[in-house]
Amino acid sequence: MKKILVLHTGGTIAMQEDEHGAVTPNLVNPLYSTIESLSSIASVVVDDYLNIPSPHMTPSLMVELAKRLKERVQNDSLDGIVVTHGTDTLEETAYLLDLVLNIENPVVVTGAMRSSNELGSDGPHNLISAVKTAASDEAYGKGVLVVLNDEIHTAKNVTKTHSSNIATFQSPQYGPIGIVTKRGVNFHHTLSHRECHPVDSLTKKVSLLKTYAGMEADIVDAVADAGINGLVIEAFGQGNVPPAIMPALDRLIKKQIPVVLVSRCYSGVVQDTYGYDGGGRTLKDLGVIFTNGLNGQKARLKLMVALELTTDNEQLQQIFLT
Ligand SMILES: NC(=O)C[C@H](N)C(=O)O
Repeated sequence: MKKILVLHTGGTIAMQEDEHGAVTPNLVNPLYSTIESLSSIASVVVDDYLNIPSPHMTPSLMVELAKRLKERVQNDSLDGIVVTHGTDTLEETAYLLDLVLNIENPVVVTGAMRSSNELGSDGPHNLISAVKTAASDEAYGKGVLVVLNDEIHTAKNVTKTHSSNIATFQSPQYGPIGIVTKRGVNFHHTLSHRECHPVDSLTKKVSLLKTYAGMEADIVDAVADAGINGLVIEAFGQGNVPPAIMPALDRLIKKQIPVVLVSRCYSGVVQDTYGYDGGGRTLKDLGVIFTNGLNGQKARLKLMVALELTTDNEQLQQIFLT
């Protein structure tokens, strides 16, 4: 039987609703009864590591979590890991773990949209599905996976798409790479490329700004004055920005502060298609770094990781090609 670590970090999956309808953290993790029912699937060990709402999660905590998981895999001869997490920043933690953890064992992140005592609570079912996935041979070497609502997604492509629906986690453009059924786990896709940068701290400050019609330069200047080491811009469409912010972006790049471009669209990649002022081609000419389908919050984490390795714009561009 496989040995699986279930490590809790908090989130709605560990919360309950009070008599006034407020959902708050519990002192005792409500998943304990579910853990007992897992004995037919795996030999489960539990680590009550954190109990925080996921809006309280930070990149530093994510890196510490990665270290903890690595230690536990090395010392406890684990076959796989399940991390329970709040859904608001789940995709960020899953992606950061995917970027920095150089282990082949399955790591599966799960959570819930309804707290433990709400009707139709999805936490126990998601936990069972996550443990089934972490205990499956096929999950080896697939990087960090996100399992909720009977679907298996890659950390790289998954995103939270609905504020309350239990089918919130989707991989726009790509879909899930597998499903969890009553009988087991079926994978139907694999990622064509996995990348790993095993940094053990994140020391750089990277901000994320979303473009909007009529955006002015002062917001970019204000962020630049806040002592950032890098900036991610969520651009329009294929990667275009309002012309008013071009001089501000140029100033950042001239100061060796990298600017990374993602699209504010739900699907698709950014490209140097448009040659008008603020268009992708003019951004490329400035030295802006283009991404390949990452969303803003993940590109920000990737830039934080990449800046631990290099500040050279060409090398950063290479890192963002994948
Ligand atoms: N469904 C959830 O887990 C949302 C919650 N606010 C959290 O991320 O901690």
